[in-house]
Amino acid sequence: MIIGLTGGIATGKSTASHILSEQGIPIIDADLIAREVVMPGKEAYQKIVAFFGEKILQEDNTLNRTKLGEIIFNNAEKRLRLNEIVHPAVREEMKNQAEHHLNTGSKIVIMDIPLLFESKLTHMVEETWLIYASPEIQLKRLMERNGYTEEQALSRIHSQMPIDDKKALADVVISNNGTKIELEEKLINQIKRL
Ligand SMILES: CC(C)(COP(=O)(O)OP(=O)(O)OC[C@H]1O[C@@H](n2cnc3c(N)ncnc32)[C@H](O)[C@@H]1O)[C@@H](O)C(=O)NCCC(=O)NCCS
Ligand SMILES: Nc1ncnc2c1ncn2[C@@H]1O[C@H](COP(=O)(O)OP(=O)(O)OP(=O)(O)O)[C@@H](O)[C@H]1O
Repeated sequence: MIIGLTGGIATGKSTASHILSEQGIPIIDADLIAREVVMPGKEAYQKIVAFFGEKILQEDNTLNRTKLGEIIFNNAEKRLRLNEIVHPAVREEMKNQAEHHLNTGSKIVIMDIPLLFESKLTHMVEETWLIYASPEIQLKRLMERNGYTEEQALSRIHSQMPIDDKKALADVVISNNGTKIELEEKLINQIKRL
């Protein structure tokens, strides 16, 4: 069974994935794969440099993620272009990893996909879980975790489907407005249900 774990930026997907991983469940992390497929030498890397220019590179030729983020979280057209470059490679690697886990005895696999609904990837999973935090808590956690100003945080939040809209699309809504312990209890209950 493949579960699609999603949420909004900073609502707690990684925290939830970490808890589930401690329960022995394999996690396939789209953010992590999205970092790997843009390493120098990869096809997506070449396409990004060709489109955005060398100004988005650091001295060691790896991507300057802060710079690229400032561009794409403030420009929907450029964000779509980056998504078109990066997402196909991410999807392929996610599928490969899921196949590997299911072929080697795992009964449940979690795919942590921030843009599960935006990118219409629900066909890749059998059930969708939304890690939900209220817009106020989401903004506060994002500003604290990344040291962003309110403006920087909101530009990222507004690059995604509003978290309250995702609620209507998810099979299971797991509220993460409380403590991490409470989140852990809810996740363990979901695992027991399966
Ligand atoms: C723009 C980039 C370089 C900024 O890197 P940075 O290290 O600052 O952020 P990181 O990758 O850790 O992402 C943090 C969060 O931002 C959100 N986010 C990332 N990319 C996008 C996007 N294209 N649209 C909306 N939200 C996004 C997600 O919630 C993600 O969890 C990077 O996010 C990126 O390459 N994005 C495009 C690939 C992508 O869509 N990744 C997300 C899932 S595959
Ligand atoms: N229940 C909680 N109580 C307090 N802080 C929390 C809770 N859950 C998560 N956090 C904190 O909120 C921040 C965002 O959580 P996390 O990194 O798990 O979000 P995410 O959804 O994976 O974000 P991204 O979309 O950027 O990958 C982190 O600093 C995390 O420690």
